[in-house]
Amino acid sequence: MEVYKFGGASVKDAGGIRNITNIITNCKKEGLLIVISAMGKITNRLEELTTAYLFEQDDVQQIFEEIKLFHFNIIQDLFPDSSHPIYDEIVNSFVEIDWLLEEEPTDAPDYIYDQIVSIGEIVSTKIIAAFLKDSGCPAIWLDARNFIHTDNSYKEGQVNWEKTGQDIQKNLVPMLERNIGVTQGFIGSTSENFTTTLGRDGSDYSAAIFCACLNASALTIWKDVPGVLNADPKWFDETERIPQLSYHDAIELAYYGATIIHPKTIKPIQNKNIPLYVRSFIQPEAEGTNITGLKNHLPVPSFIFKVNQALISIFPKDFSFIIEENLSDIFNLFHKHKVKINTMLNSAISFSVSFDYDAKKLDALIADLSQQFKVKYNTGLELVTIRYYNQQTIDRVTINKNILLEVKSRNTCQIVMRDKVAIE
Ligand SMILES: Nc1ncnc2c1ncn2[C@@H]1O[C@H](COP(=O)(O)OP(=O)(O)O)[C@@H](O)[C@H]1O
Ligand SMILES: N[C@@H](CC(=O)OP(=O)(O)O)C(=O)O
Repeated sequence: MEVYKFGGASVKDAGGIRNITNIITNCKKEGLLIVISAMGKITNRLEELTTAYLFEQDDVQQIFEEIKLFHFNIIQDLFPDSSHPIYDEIVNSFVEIDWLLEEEPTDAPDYIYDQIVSIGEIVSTKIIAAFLKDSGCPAIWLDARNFIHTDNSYKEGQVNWEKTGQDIQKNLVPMLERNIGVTQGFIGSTSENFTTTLGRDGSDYSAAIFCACLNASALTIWKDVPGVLNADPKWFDETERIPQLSYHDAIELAYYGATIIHPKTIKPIQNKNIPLYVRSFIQPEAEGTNITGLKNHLPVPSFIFKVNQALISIFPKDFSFIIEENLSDIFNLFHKHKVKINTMLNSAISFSVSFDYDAKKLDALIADLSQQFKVKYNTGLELVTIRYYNQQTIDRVTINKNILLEVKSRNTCQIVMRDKVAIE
């Protein structure tokens, strides 16, 4: 049993779907489960639609029509016969959104979000399963919500591993014996059968859940890059592919923000010692990266950039020390406002934290912190994390930058900085 995961970038248009069909039909494995995300950037568009509906904006129908048109253009390209049953199937999937939009937005926003946004994965998998079948592949469409069970935390469903494992073993394993299963990433369902999502970019995590519960022999994540590189090629000109990576380094890179793999992906597969292969859907025959229980550490320094960072520094109002009690109050407020800390550093009378900038969260957090502490903040910053750093690598990334915060552990260095010109 093996699991493949294809993300939005691999199925952004009809050409992409033809390409992944070639990859799948060339491997022709029975006992293969394929986990697929929404096409291209459709999740972002469905988020826009949700916001427009919740705030009763005028452009609700226009956004919805554009989303439908995007999918129907792809269907027309893949299935020239307009009487193909896929046309009705997709119309029916979108009707679920139609019904919702007809009502006043009185339900909880996170619940509404999940019911709308999940349709991206439903339609992409229906289209791809139908195309695979027409291409002679023994594909069956499977509803991930019958297997991935979560609690009621909409937008951030927490997996019920016991129930998920039981259903996958009992119901999914037999289905994969003679078929190639096509299912959705990113979505699950509550015990009352309402759809949940697992958090943005959560399809890699879905693939890892399926893999662990199937006791699969491998997970392959197909990307638009040749494998895991030592930096995101969008930010760095010279990158190197890392042929072998340990679970430990992979989870550290993902945790610090390397968007190539969702951070929650590694634990389930590491726990079952399942290898994770990251390969290119553009050059499917190329080697990629193998992530395993290897003991060696990364052969080259790796860089992770995050832009749009906020940095806040928190001081007790009476010049007293930052002690455990203050820290616990501070952490509780970060937790309350759902602000995820990227870096932190404390001194005798200050505690500094960087995190992804979100205007609303920042204002609310500062308002709460200011009741007990003096707070200073900066926005528009960059955070670079270097795993296996040395002075040369630090110098390389800090040219023409002002450093606001630098935190070093034995293997990892994090620097919060901004362009020198920005303050002159
Ligand atoms: N260390 C890294 N190695 C390779 N790619 C990286 C790395 N860090 C970030 N990326 C980015 O991850 C992208 C692939 O992830 P993403 O677009 O989320 O794929 P998907 O559509 O499959 O979810 C690449 O295009 C690349 O810009
Ligand atoms: N479609 C979801 C889930 C996901 O993981 O997508 P992708 O594999 O394209 O990153 C999202 O964009 O958040």
